[in-house]
Amino acid sequence: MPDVIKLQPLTADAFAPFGDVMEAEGAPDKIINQGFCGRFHDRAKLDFGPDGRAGISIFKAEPRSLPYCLDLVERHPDGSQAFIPMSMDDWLVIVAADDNGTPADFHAFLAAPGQAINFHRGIWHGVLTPLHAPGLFAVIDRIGDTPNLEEVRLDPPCVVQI
Ligand SMILES: NC(=O)N[C@@H](O)C(=O)O
Ligand code: NI
Repeated sequence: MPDVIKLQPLTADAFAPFGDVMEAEGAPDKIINQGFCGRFHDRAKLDFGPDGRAGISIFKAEPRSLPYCLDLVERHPDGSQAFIPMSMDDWLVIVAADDNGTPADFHAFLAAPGQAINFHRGIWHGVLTPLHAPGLFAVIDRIGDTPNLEEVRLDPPCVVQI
């Protein structure tokens, strides 16, 4: 019987052990552009290591559906990775703690429209998982000479559901 991971709402507090949640909620940190813009300033801990550099990529990912079969998790040992949706749709964020190099204690979050995340370095996570087309995201992560990718296949897979 596969393990079931129950979806929970994405909040900064719940996600704090794994990374940052970025969203335009509450009062902005700064009002700029002659008062026409609120700046929610410096909301993520970016980390590209001593030998890497920041890169911005655009991901166009196939939408998935619930219940979601999670059969692969990965992590980036050399840097952080931010997912910033380019559409106002909800989407899935899946993370796990590390137990001596093995992902354990999975958490699945339903990101609300407008919520973005930044995985901290080395955090086990599911790959980018939109729930609606077109699945367009800006991704800010480390560009460097190392593979910066560890993958683990889950056998049996887990099931993410409401
Ligand atoms: N591999 C890649 O560029 N993307 C993954 O890291 C991911 O988390 O989706
Ligand atoms: Ni990743």
